[in-house]
Amino acid sequence: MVRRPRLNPVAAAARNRVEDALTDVLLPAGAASGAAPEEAAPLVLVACSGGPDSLALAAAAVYFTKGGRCRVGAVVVDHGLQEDSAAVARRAAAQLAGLGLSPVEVRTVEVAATGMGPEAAARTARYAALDAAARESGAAAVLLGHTLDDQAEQVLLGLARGSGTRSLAGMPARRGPYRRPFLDLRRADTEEICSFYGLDPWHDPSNTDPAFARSRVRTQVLPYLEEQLGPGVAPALYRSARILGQDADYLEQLSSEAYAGLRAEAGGDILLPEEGLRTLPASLRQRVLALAAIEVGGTQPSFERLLAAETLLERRGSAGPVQLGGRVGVYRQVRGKSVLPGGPSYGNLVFRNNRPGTEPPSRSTQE
Ligand SMILES: Nc1ncnc2c1ncn2[C@@H]1O[C@H](COP(=O)(O)OP(=O)(O)OP(=O)(O)O)[C@@H](O)[C@H]1O
Repeated sequence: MVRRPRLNPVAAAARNRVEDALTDVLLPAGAASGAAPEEAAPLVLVACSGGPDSLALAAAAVYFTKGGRCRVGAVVVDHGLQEDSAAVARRAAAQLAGLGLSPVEVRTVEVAATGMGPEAAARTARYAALDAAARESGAAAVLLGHTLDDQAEQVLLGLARGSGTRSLAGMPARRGPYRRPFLDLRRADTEEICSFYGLDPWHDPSNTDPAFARSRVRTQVLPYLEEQLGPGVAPALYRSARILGQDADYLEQLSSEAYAGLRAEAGGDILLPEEGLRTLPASLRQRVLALAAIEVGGTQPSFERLLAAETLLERRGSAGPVQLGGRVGVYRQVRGKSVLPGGPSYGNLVFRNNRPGTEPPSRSTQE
């Protein structure tokens, strides 16, 4: 009797992660065998750099083409930032085709020289290419190879910037067509999976280039923390991200509901009655203020700008504007007065996009 080689336990765990991430996409085992035409199976794309994480992901995902549960293709984005990038992309594509992924496509992108820095510009160009590939192929899901170590790095970088709950929650396991099945696997696991399948991953030199903050976190900060505090630091950061992610989801849901209950529109402005705002806890109030700023066309205001906007609630007369970014200002506008002599006035916070040609709220409403 021929004994089949046993599946490496880490490779088996990787397969399980992919199956969990694709439960809504995969056809039931056996359902598609025989009669169903191959095209009926949903297409899953693996976004693959040729690095160990996404190559291991491709190896785990391709298993689910068995029995026609899905088709698995890949997109390799060539950012053209390194001299040998075209050769790296070709080599990745060849390994993916060798694993049985089909179709395998290399997309070459132009990384725009903007003020956002080379890493961020490359990321923007990469996701634009992945979005287009998913749209054009009708893919049901796009898999990304981020690991627990990537998540821990993301959380540390967020802490170093003084970020709030949403940002410290790190990368989501799922957003739109994107899924990250390996978020609870270690980078060492993906290396092991690659050697199990005989793959030869590319090691991106920019991952260890000390010019990038992320590289310094990866090569110096996290190893130092693990040496000083114990090897559980990265899993602990990943755990914090999950806890904060749940909290962020809940707070965002509550603040959307509170916002819907408070908001009114007048001539392109958004009005929020201050009595309603005052009764909200700060964490909801600041989110509600941010939602109003975004609805009139602004960007997410910083924590400091939101604190400044909240001070308008302590004022008695008309006040403002407090600038919230993206040309959006917020004013306090008096709406009415207490019948008691010397009693408080009631007001609205008015959010206005100060596009050229628009005026601040009329002075006639001021006390
Ligand atoms: N050039 C690329 N083409 C396609 N997908 C990419 C590319 N670069 C990154 N990705 C996707 O984004 C994920 C995260 O990439 P990043 O470079 O941040 O991390 P990494 O840990 O070095 O991953 P990898 O080992 O797969 O290179 C990758 O696992 C892959 O799914």
